[in-house]
Amino acid sequence: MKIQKGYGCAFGGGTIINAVAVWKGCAYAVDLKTYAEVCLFEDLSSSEKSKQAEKSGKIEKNEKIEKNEIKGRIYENPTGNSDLIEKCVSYVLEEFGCFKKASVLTKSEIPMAGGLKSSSAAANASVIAALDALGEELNPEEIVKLGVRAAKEAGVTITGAYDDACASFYGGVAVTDNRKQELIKQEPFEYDVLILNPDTTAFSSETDVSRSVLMKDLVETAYDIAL
Ligand SMILES: Nc1ncnc2c1ncn2[C@@H]1O[C@H](COP(=O)(O)OP(=O)(O)OP(=O)(O)O)[C@@H](O)[C@H]1O
Ligand SMILES: O=C(O)C1=C[C@@H](O)[C@@H](O)[C@H](O)C1
Repeated sequence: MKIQKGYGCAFGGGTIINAVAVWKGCAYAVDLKTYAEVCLFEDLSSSEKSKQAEKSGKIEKNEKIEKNEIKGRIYENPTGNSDLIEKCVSYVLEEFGCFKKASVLTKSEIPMAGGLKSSSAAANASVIAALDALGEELNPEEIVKLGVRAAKEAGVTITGAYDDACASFYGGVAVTDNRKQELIKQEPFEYDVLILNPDTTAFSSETDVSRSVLMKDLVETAYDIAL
C-alpha cells in the first residue's frame, strides 16, 4: 500500500485578552510546540467509486461523495478526544477533492486544556501536516481558518478562538476580531516567560459565557489599549 506522509508544527500560547465576552481578543505565542504527522493511505476502493460516479454523471468533479476516514491519536493522551485533528485533516482533503483513509498523530510539549492554546496548536499543526502529505499549499489565512472551522465543529471553542489560532500560527502577538475572523494587528513579542502550570484542566468549551460577559466593559477597554 502506498503511504504519503506529511509533517506540521505550531506554537502554543497565552491569553492577553480573552475573546469570550466581546468576541475580540489578543493572544501571544510561546515557544512550546505541537507536532503532527499525517499519513494518507491509498484507498483504491473509494477513488474507484468516485471515478465511476463521475463517469456516470451523477456527481460534479470535486463534489463530496463520502466521508474521509480519518483516525486521530494524541501521543500523550491516547484516550483524549481526537475529533479536532481528524476534522482538520478531513477538511484539507475535502478542499482538494481527495477521498482517502488517513491517520493523524500529534505529539505536544503543551499541556492539554491548560490555557496554553493546545487546541490551536494541534489544529494548525494538523492542517499543515495534511497539506504536506498531499503536496499542496494554502495561504496562511486559509490554513488558520480551516483549523478554526474544525475547532468550531469539534465544539472545543466558544468564539472560534481566531486570536489563539493566529498567535499559534504566526508567532508574536495577535489582536483579532473573532466574529469577522480578521487579524487586526500582529507584532513580534520577544520575552522570557515563566509558566505556572497547575495539574488541572479547564476546557474552553465549558466556559461560563454569561459570567465572562459581565466583564465586557473592562474587556473593551483592554482591547482599545491593545490596538
Ligand atoms: N495535542 C493535541 N492533539 C489533539 N487534540 C488536542 C491536542 N491538544 C488539545 N486538543 C484538543 O483540544 C481540546 C482542548 O481545547 P481547549 O481549548 O479546551 O484547550 P486549550 O486550547 O489548551 O485551552 P485555551 O484555549 O484556554 O488555551 C481537547 O479536548 C482536544 O480535543
Ligand atoms: O473558545 C474561545 O473562543 C476562546 C477561548 C480562550 O482561549 C480565549 O483566550 C480566546 O480568546 C477565545
